[in-house]
Amino acid sequence: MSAGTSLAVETNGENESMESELQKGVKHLCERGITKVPTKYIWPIPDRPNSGNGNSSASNPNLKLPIIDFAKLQGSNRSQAINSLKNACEKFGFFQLVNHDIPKDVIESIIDVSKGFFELPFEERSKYMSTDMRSPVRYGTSSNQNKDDVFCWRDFLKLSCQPLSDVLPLWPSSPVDLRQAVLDYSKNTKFLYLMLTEAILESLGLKDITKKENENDEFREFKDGSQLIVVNCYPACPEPDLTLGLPPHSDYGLLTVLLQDEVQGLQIQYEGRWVTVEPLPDSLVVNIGDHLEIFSNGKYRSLIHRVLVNPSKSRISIASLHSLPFNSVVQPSPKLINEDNPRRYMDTDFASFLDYSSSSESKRKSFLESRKLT
Ligand SMILES: O=C(O)CCC(=O)C(=O)O
Ligand SMILES: [Fe+2]
Repeated sequence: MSAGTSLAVETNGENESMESELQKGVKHLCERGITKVPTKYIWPIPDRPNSGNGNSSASNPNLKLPIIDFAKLQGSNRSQAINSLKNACEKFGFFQLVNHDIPKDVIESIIDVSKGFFELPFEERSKYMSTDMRSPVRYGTSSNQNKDDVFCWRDFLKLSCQPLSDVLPLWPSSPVDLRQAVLDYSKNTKFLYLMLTEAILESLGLKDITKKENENDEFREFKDGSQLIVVNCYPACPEPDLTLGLPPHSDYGLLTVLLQDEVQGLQIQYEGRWVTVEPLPDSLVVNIGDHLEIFSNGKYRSLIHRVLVNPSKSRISIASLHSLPFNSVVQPSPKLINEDNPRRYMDTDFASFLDYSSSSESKRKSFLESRKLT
């Protein structure tokens, strides 16, 4: 198998260093017509998609994610639906959500503007490039292009959603309907998130904290938290067996609502095997993030997942990430701790996440693992 291109690429007759070309992202490289995966994207053999090594090897084609019917959660048989939700969160921390009620045109528009954004000339896209993790608008490539030893085969556009009046004028102005489409989609996913969070709290036996009359800080923080829309673009890859769209990770926040197009790529790690999350028409994928695993004192799982890339098809996904407010302390709910179920995680916050992400320990252990007591 071939192992990457030479160290330079032709640019208008001149040689530009490969390193600066790579910083411009995968879409740019593909537009330059590369036919091999550059060395920087080649993952060590044990981490590659079809590696036969250890626990992250064979895929399990027969396993399917649970399906949660959002309409049933709102209907007369809510308690049964809550029970299915509880099983899904305990066993997988991932489920497909059907009958979610987001209008078709809202979904179609967000997919269209996302594709449209990545079709723009690089000069236009690059106006939004930033490597500042706190910037409210961030176009970039890989996971953390300043620091990644090996790059992943994805470009992204990250749009913070609050405060809306401040951030909206900063969102890209082209394609022309991008702002409206993201606004509509973010409002719809925020509503879904709130409904799902109430249901999840109920499924944890914490219905009381969601009632208006007893509203306390615990639930207010769930409602007032941050929302980040992440548009992921995974261009078709000439050598998909050598690289990854996203390496194994868990999501940092409370809950992620993910819209994937019809191209498969997402896999979850379940009982030591990789399981593909099949794109299901008109559905959304929902997963528990690290905050919720910690809040539930480990009852609900923030599962490791990764993304594979495709030899002939480009893939788009849009993640709506919901987290506690930036300055909040994340901790197990006191109501879920007792003698039989002692506290399993230390307190944490966003600043410790950022510190951890840039530490050398983060290469050996996930952030969530680093927060576990014992
Ligand atoms: O593209 C996907 O299917 C998943 C994306 C993802 O895991 C993320 O944005 O955290
Ligand atoms: Fe993720």
